[in-house]
Amino acid sequence: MFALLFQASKIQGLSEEERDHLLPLLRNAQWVEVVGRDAIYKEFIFKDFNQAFGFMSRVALQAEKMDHHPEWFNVYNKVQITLSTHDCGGLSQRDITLATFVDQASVL
Ligand SMILES: C[C@H](O)[C@H](O)[C@H]1CNC2=NC(N)=NC(=O)C2=N1
Repeated sequence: MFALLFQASKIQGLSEEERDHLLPLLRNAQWVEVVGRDAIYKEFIFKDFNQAFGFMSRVALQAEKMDHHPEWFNVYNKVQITLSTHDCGGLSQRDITLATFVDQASVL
């Protein structure tokens, strides 16, 4: 029973076909692939801390909704974000969805 529930909730990593399609789109949007790890990374620079933290607040609310959380680092106006899915040990569709949201939230 528990094994069944676990199986059902397991997140699938991206297939080769999905990667071939999605990674070029992400690169165009200035996301880079992390070396030595199946993850994507992007740095955002804002006018000041207030703008950076507003952005982080929007992302945080979305992350909670999605139950999918960024790894991030902030100093003043800079926010560095790494996305990966711990539950599958690499990139999944959730990272793509969150990356798209993050890009939109960064230009509000
Ligand atoms: C228990 C909880 O639902 C999981 O640990 C969620 C939470 N947020 C997560 N965030 C990310 N980035 N990857 C995950 O696999 C993940 N799993």
